[in-house]
Amino acid sequence: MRKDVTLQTRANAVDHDRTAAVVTVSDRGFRGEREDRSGDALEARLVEAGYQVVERVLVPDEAPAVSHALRTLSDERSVALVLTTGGTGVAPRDVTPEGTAAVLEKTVPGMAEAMRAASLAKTPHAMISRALAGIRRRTLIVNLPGSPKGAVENLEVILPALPHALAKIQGDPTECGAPID
Ligand SMILES: Nc1nc2c(c(=O)[nH]1)N[C@H]1C(S)=C(S)[C@@H](COP(=O)(O)OP(=O)(O)OC[C@H]3O[C@@H](n4cnc5c(N)ncnc54)[C@H](O)[C@@H]3O)O[C@H]1N2
Ligand SMILES: O=P(O)(O)OP(=O)(O)O
Repeated sequence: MRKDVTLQTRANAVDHDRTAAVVTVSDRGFRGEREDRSGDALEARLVEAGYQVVERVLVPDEAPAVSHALRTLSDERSVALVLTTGGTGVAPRDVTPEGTAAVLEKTVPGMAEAMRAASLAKTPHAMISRALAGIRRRTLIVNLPGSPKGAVENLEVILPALPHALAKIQGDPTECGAPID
């Protein structure tokens, strides 16, 4: 993985609706002072769930770096799902939501609300995650917390809704409420 915002393509032949990328936002990780266990855990869980992880990116806690990575993954790589991990809290350098908000065209507040609600049953610290979820072009972008455990716990909450959400974002015209014969 490159430790900058220049993205490296891992695969070209892809199933569009199931492509995913993981953006780790961490100063220590970027400086090489900590192994990216959160990115690794998210990639493993995504693969297990049937997603093709085509990009891994590591950026420092800087809003412009977060925005640049998200724009590139959406506009140039057309990745269907981008998960960020880290920098969602209230520490001075936690700016992932700001870097994300700058590139979102639509918000999907229900996803962030669902993650926080489920996480509150595990830890009161869940209420200080400022994570956002939203859409840029045909890409769903979701912020997850930084710890490996917190990141995967939050991903578990949204996994059941992802296939339908991604299909709709990609333009699936079928009616959600159509009767099944
Ligand atoms: N379902 C859960 N939700 C939340 C949890 C949780 O455990 N389960 N944790 C809550 C906490 S605590 C906070 S604070 C907020 C916001 O978290 P952040 O997004 O700001 O997380 P960071 O400060 O960036 O990281 C926290 C902590 O995690 C370790 N870390 C971070 N990045 C990595 C990495 N790439 N690899 C390994 N470990 C990493 C490190 O110890 C950091 O200090 O979220 C709540 N939600
Ligand atoms: O080095 P980071 O950015 O992962 O920060 P922290 O460990 O303080 O959350």
